[in-house]
Amino acid sequence: MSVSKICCIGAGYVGGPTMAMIAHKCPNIDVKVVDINETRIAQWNSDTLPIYEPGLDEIVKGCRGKNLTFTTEIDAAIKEADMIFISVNTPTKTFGVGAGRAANLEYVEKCARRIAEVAEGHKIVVEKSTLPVRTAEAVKRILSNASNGSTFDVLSNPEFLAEGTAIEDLLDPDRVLIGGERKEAIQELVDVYAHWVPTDRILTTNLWSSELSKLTANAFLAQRVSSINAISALCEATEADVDEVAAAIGTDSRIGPKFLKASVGFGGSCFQKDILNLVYLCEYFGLPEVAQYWEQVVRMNDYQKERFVSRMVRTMFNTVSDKKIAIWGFAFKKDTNDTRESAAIYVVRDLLLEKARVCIYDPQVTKQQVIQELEYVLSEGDNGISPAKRELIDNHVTFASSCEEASSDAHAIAVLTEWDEFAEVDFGKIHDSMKKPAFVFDGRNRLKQKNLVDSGFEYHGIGF
Ligand SMILES: NC(=O)C1=CN([C@@H]2O[C@H](COP(=O)(O)OP(=O)(O)OC[C@H]3O[C@@H](n4cnc5c(N)ncnc54)[C@H](O)[C@@H]3O)[C@@H](O)[C@H]2O)C=CC1
Ligand SMILES: O=C(O)[C@H]1O[C@H](OP(=O)(O)OP(=O)(O)OC[C@H]2O[C@@H](n3ccc(=O)[nH]c3=O)[C@H](O)[C@@H]2O)[C@H](O)[C@@H](O)[C@@H]1O
Repeated sequence: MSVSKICCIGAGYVGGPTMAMIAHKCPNIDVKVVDINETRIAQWNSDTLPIYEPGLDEIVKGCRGKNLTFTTEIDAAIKEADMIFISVNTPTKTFGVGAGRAANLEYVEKCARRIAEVAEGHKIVVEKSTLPVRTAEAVKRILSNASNGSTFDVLSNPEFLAEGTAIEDLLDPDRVLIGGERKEAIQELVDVYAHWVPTDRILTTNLWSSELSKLTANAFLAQRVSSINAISALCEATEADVDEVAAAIGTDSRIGPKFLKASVGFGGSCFQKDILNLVYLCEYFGLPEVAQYWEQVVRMNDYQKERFVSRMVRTMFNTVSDKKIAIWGFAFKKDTNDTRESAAIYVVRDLLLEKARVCIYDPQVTKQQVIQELEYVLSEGDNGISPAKRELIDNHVTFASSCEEASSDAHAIAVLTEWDEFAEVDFGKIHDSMKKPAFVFDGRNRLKQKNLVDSGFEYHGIGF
């Protein structure tokens, strides 16, 4: 039997692009992406998709209405599918046992219960969400109580795409990982990917290795960023240059050149949450030394963000109060509109607490999204946001529609996302429009220091 109908529960940053790619590469498979969020489904069915991702529009618009459907009719899609992906969010728990560390598995469990309730016949259930190792055990137990006597295989197929390059990553993945128990079920999923991925890049393992490999991959990637960021602090104290150090060590083929870009700190919805989840798991399994080892990666990242703001304040004569600061970029990396856990949130928060006035420009992030992030980060638990903090958002945050507009009359520019367009502006003109001395704090080391210094700026990058 080969798969002819797929249902994916969760139309987010992973469910949307991955299912669009399967529909694009497998014209004989009917793919339905379902979600409880009506607005999100309406956006997937509109001209403006809910996610900005280079190349995504073409693929979605090419398959939509043919073999790719976005719908809120969850039960019907579960019933007719041979294979059901669970691709819902697994955020860090904010309450109860494991708060601040453990993954909140509420949404995954609800999906498993829904499948158990409405499925008929045999289904292959695929964990696409990032999950703690041994989650499949719980999923299998829930499914074993199915209302209609249905039977199930459970597979783990974690996703490794990065935002901003999702389509490239899906088209040409380093590997596809499939964990499972029954060979025939694993093969069904291998056959789907084999439509476009060379079979030697489709790895199969047991369920638990697959679940744990995803958390481990993210932990290793984040660890590289924290490692180079730790060295960036030492570079600033010693006149070494972190980009030179990264290039020098990256030529060692055992280390490799990728993921060694020092920055204001890593962001995104997953690195921090997945490492904290790993830390929680290690503690749960009685391995406190291992937990502490990984926790340090997140601590170093927090330190990097704090250090960036302290350096700004110190350099600007120990006060930024009432000074206008242009914020270039709010997304957690370029080529995405995603702001989840973006370093910019914390940098802007700390600048606001120093009473600076910030003017934000990001080519893809909406004003409403920035305000939501700031309200959340400035809130005090269940008490919400205090009048003093509300005043900071209302009176100290403005928005611009270009780098030039954000920087006009500003004391400093803080570059927080590496958008390509930031390197292409007329720095001479921008310098002329700013207060002097005009500072640039480049949290991404993407602007050319020499050009900026030639234009009259006082330039401060990361790690030199
Ligand atoms: N964002 C990324 O680049 C990557 C994320 N992941 C993992 O993939 C998973 C999904 O992440 P994102 O797509 O970013 O999340 P997301 O928050 O963008 O999307 C999740 C969607 O699931 C929906 N949902 C939640 N409960 C539901 C239910 N019971 N029934 C139907 N729909 C439901 C939500 O409404 C939401 O639209 C997470 O576990 C994440 O760790 C893995 C690789 C990359
Ligand atoms: O599980 C996930 O969600 C995904 O997490 C990351 O992807 P993503 O967070 O989208 O983007 P990355 O390119 O990994 O960047 C993460 C953060 O690290 C920062 N970073 C990255 C690389 C680097 O050298 N320096 C650096 O500061 C980026 O600016 C960004 O803020 C992983 O790269 C994906 O493989 C994984 O699937």
